[in-house]
Amino acid sequence: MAFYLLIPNLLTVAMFASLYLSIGFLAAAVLFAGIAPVVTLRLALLLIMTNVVGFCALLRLEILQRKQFALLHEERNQNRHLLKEIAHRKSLEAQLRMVAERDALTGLNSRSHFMKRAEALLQRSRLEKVPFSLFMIDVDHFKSINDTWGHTHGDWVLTKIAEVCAQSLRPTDVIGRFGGEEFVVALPDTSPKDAQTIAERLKKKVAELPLQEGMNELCLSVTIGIALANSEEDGLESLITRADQTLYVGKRNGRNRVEMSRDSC
Ligand SMILES: Nc1nc2c(ncn2[C@@H]2O[C@H](COP(=O)(O)OP(=O)(O)OP(=O)(O)O)[C@@H](O)[C@H]2O)c(=O)[nH]1
Repeated sequence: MAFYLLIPNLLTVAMFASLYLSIGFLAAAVLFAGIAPVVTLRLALLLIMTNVVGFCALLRLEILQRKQFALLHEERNQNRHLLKEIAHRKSLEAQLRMVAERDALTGLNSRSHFMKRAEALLQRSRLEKVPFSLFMIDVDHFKSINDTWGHTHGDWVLTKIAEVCAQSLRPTDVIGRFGGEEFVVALPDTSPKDAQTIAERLKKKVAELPLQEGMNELCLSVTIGIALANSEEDGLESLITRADQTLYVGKRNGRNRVEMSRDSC
């Protein structure tokens, strides 16, 4: 019986060892102790019984261990599967966020994401009582760029202008593609004078952009309308409207210009 307990994982080994010892013990008892046949029979029955009990107990233990191992194996597989599923969902979430927050062509903030970020910046500027400027930037004669060189070149121009904006503005400024060939920039902690300087620099950089082959005749330019948040009631929407109106003043005044909203001066 002790073998079944001492060698719990090797049923056949334990069984043979126990049987060998029981038979040896019985033979030794008969040969050297000269016990009576009835006692021998009783001893044999006792040994058989202990062997059967030990064998059954160990068999059951082994079956339980196998089941436990199978369950553990299944659990590990499920965990692995779950981890894969979590990683997949995370990547899907990131992709969805990317689609919702980024403009597919330029990689800038989408209009809705820009509004969210700019609103937060505007609130913060108000709390900190610092000036807040907003640019509306529109590519001049963009329709004729598309018509002359095709939409692929038009798209390329938009991408390059987005790059210029991202490179020449501060990391704290938020740039978005407002739609079509129109961009919007929120500039926290920027006075009207600084805004004018930054916009002029941006306009100049766009004009200096190296163009694709065959586009040499193109004079690429943008018109920029600037509005400054000047009162507690001035929300982001009305600020955008003012910047947009100012932009169209610039368009009427001949394009390729920076125009400052009159109530921002
Ligand atoms: N290639 C390309 N063109 C676009 C995209 N979105 C809008 N457009 C085009 O941009 C052009 C905008 O034209 P308009 O609104 O007339 O403006 P414009 O020709 O730039 O004229 P002004 O703004 O007055 O200087 C339209 O022809 C649109 O089809 C885009 O993602 N890619």
